[in-house]
Amino acid sequence: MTEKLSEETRRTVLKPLLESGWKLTEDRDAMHKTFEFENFVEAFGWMTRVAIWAEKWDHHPEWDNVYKTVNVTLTTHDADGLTTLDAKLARKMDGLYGTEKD
Ligand SMILES: C[C@H](O)[C@H](O)[C@H]1CNC2=NC(N)=NC(=O)C2=N1
Repeated sequence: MTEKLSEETRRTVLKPLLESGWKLTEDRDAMHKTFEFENFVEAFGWMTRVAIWAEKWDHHPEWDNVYKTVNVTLTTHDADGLTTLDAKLARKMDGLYGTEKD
């Protein structure tokens, strides 16, 4: 099982993510971000691409979609908090979001 991030690691691993718009959730050890798209098809297309990686890594987001907005929360249920898997999935989400804006 993946270990919860230590205080030291979370400073280095989470820093770039917090700078790219991820925020720590207040009531639990998780992080969240809202992604805005041009329209529903762009939003759902991105979710589909993310879903393929999530399944491959057996690490799944908590998310909801309303029209062109996707709200995402990442945490590792098995570890009851943030792990490197959450950082990895967050980076993948940011990457796929970036390339679709081109
Ligand atoms: C049994 C299965 O491996 C686990 O439930 C996996 C699946 N996906 C998961 N996703 C997330 N975000 N956290 C988990 O702890 C987790 N565990």
